This record gives sequence, structure tokens and C-alpha cells, in this order.
Amino acid sequence: MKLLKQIFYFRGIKIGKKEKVVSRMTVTILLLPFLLLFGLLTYLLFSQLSSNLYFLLVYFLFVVLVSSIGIFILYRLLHIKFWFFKKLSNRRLLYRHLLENKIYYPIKRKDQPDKIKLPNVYLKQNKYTIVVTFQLEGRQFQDKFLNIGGALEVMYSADMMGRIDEKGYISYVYSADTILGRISAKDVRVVDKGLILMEDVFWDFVHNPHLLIAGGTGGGKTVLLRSILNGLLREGVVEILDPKQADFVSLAELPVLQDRVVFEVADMIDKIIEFKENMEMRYATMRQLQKEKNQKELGNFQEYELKPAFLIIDEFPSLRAMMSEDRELMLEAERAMGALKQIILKGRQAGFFGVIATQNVKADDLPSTFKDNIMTRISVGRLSQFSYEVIFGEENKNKYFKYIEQINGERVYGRGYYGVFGSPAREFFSPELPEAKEFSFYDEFETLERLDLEFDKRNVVIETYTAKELSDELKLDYRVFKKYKSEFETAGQEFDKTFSMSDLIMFEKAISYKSSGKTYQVAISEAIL
Ligand SMILES: Nc1ncnc2c1ncn2[C@@H]1O[C@H](COP(=O)(O)OP(=O)(O)OP(=O)(O)O)[C@@H](O)[C@H]1O
Repeated sequence: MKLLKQIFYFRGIKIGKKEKVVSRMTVTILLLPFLLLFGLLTYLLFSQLSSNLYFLLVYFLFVVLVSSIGIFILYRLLHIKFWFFKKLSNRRLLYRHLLENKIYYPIKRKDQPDKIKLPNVYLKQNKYTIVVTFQLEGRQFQDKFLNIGGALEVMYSADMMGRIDEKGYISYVYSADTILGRISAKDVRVVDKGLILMEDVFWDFVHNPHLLIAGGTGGGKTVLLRSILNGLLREGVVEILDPKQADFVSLAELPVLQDRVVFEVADMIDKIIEFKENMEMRYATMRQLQKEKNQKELGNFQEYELKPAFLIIDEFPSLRAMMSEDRELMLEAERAMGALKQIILKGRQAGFFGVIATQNVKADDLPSTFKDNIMTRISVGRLSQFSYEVIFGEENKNKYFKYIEQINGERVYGRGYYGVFGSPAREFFSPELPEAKEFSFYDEFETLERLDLEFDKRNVVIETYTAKELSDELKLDYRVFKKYKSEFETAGQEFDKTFSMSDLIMFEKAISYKSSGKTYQVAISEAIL
């Protein structure tokens, strides 16, 4: 079976001269109804046409004009509306690219122009992706093929999502016609694969925790955040910090969000600290449940049927600015920033997630804990090159991020990029806001049931430990404990003065992995929550 698969592996349709023939055939077929129509009309008007030369001339011009305009409109319509024709046109584009760049083998013929033979190039297309494969195998154009990815990206106005090197071939994968996968803001929900944002884009918060959203002014950040809220409110508890008192204040009185939207600096600081404490409480709850279920390893929040919690911070740099302006709150603000980092570092397993939104990113806007540990990233609207670099990381350093204002002559809102940190970014269209008379977030949220965390149902105590107490609890020699601690710090973890339940769980995991024969580094990296 495996062998058969290898023999008959489908790389796509081979590009060849047929692309030109198919295009001509399409035009000919489109011409047919006009021929029939005007054939019939000519038959009916035959006597007038044959007796009046002036009428014949006007009639002839009319036929040519109507047929050409008709064919042009039909041709464009088919290519805009039907995927089949789009596929044909993508093949033709590639064919033309090969010809115009002289990527072919001329075959000399006696007394006739040269014939041409194209190298083996394949095109495979499905709804949102185009894969172009070139045969290498030491052939004449192999060096060209190794560097052709960028040119095809421009040609298809698509985003290169990856390059696959396999024996004898190289393939470039592009996302195209991404806009077709746009969904309505009404339909944003949490499904098996995560929070659905486009037909094929999911924020899988369990595996790629935390979300960073950057949106240039007027780029559609507010609509995107509200759409996200539409999904998250149905799934768990959402707390919102809105330092600019801009986008969420109007929702603050809704039952589902009551006391969960804050904008005064002191309240925002309290909210962050409370969220972190809830995360610790969640770890304590999960630990109890683990014991009750007699499990060897602590599972994630879903295994214990616990709800996720989301902390949305709109305009993060404003929050930071407000925190640093208020001298009286300086210490508390520092504690809150520490708590926020802990949430980002350790929230995943407990189901505590951050959604951090900002405008263009400037040099010191985001702490490195965020830059390295917020796994899912989205941009909308126009951003600076520096912002793109920070948001999408090294992996996308050479990517050409475009700002597109119009598509097919229509103003487009909420367009940007989506990526998981460390992977190629792809084009993104934020869920589309329906007409105001058809849908309003306010009315929609008004119907939602308010969800709560489980704490009122269980009696959990949050314990904290000093370093000595923690090493005793872990039954570790203090020096060995210090070694673990410094390894965790090297791996990017940060600790408060006292240690928490989540720290205890993390250390326990590392000790257990280490005792099963793993190196310190591996044990530590696997133990990070
Ligand atoms: N996804 C979308 N679907 C339809 N229209 C949108 C979408 N996103 C934005 N718009 C349109 O663009 C306008 C501005 O969007 P939005 O308020 O979300 O931008 P913003 O980035 O939050 O701007 P600012 O930073 O100035 O507050 C909206 O009022 C809406 O008309």
C-alpha cells in the first residue's frame, strides 16, 4: 500500500501547453451562445441587412461590440465566482511565468521555429491552498527553482506558508483566496479545534495558549476583539481590562460581564492579581481532583471538566503607562506585572489564558515573557515593519507583509495576518461584522448566560511556600532545589518571593521526569506548565 502510494503520489497537474489551449477553448465556448443568438437574428433580419449597407455596417459593429463585452463579462464572472475557473487561471499564470522567464527547453526544428518543452512543474490546488512543485534532480533550472518561492508569492498575490524539501523535488505552499474562508462575527464559537476565526483558522488555546492581537488604528481590532468575545463568553469566564475606556465600557453593565470590565488603574491591578490567584486556586483544585481520581500525573483543566478563564487586555501599552504614572501604586503595579507574566508562563494547563491587544508595537511595549510565550498572534490593518517583526518573530523576518485596502474594488476591513509563534504567518480576515440592523454584539451578549469558575463549589486553600518550605515539601536537598530553580530560570521561568501551588506542581513534574532518566534541561522544559 505504502509503495503504491509512493508510485502514484499525486503532485498536482503538470503544467504544459494545454493551459493556453484551455483558455482559448473557454473563450470559444463562451462565444457560442452569441453566435447562435446573432445567427438567428441575422436570419430574421436578412432581407433588411442585404438591402441596406449602412444598416449592415451598424449591425456588424453592434454584433462585435455586444459579443466582446458579453464574453469579457462572462469570462471575468466565471473567474471570480467559480473555483474551477480560478484553478485554470492559476495554471495559466504559472505557464506564463515559465515562458516569460525562459524556463523551458527549446527543441530545435529544421526550417521551423523552435518547439518548447517545459520542465516538470506541478500545481495542486484546493480551496485555500496552492502547492507548486518543481522537479530538481540535477536538471537545468534547479537553482532557479530553489529561489522561485518569492516570485510566485507575488504572482499569486498569496502568502507563502512553507517550503517542503523532499527527495528530488521542492514544493512551495501558498494560502490563496483566503477571503473565501471568512466567517461572520455571529458565528465565532469554541469548537473541537479551538475558537473558530475563519473556516480554517482556529485559536487552539489549549495547545497554542494566549493570544496577541495588534491592530493599527481603524484596522478592525475592536470588531475582532468583540467577535472573539462572542465565542469566549459562551465557553468560560472572561475578564476585561479596558484602560482607554473605549471599546468595552458600553458592555460593562451586561449581566454576563458585570464586574468583569474594569478601567481604573487600581481596579485593573486588582483584577490581574485576582486572576493569577484564581489560577493558583485552579491548580489546587486540579490537584485535589487528581488525588481523588488517583491519577499519577496532573491532567489539564479539560480533563476535570473545568471551564477556561480569559483575561482580555485592550491597549496593553496604555495599561503599562497608567501603571507607571501612578506613583502610589508602584509596588502593586509591579506585583500585577509579575502576576501577568506568571499567567502567561503557567496558565495553559489550568485553562487561564491572556488575550493581549495593542496598536503598533514599539521597542519596549511588550515584555520578553510575552514576546516568547504568547503562542498565537494576529494582526489587523496597517502595522509598522517593526511591529510585524515583533509579532510574527524571526521565522517571518523576510516575509513581505502587505497592507491591502481594497479587494475587487471594494474596501476591505479586518484584513491582516495570523500565525503561531515560530511558524509562517498567513493572511487573515477577521470575522465579518454583519449589517447593524441584522446583528449587534450588545443584543447578542445580553442573551448569554453568565458562567462562573468552580471555586464557590469547592473548598480550596491557596498555599504559598518559602524556598525552604518548598524544598521540604518536595523532599529535596536545599542545594538540589536551588539547582532546579536556576534551571527553571534559565528556561525563562520567573518566580515570586514566595512559591505557589503552580510552582510546586511544576517542580514535582521536573523531579519525576528527571528521576525517569531525563536530563535536567529536558525534564525542566517538559515540566513547564
Ligand atoms: N471585521 C469587520 N467586518 C466589517 N467591518 C469592519 C470589520 N472590522 C472593522 N470594520 C469596520 O471598520 C470600522 C473600524 O473598525 P474598528 O473600530 O474595529 O477599528 P479599530 O482598529 O478598533 O480602530 P481604533 O483603533 O481607532 O479604535 C468599524 O466601525 C467597521 O465599520
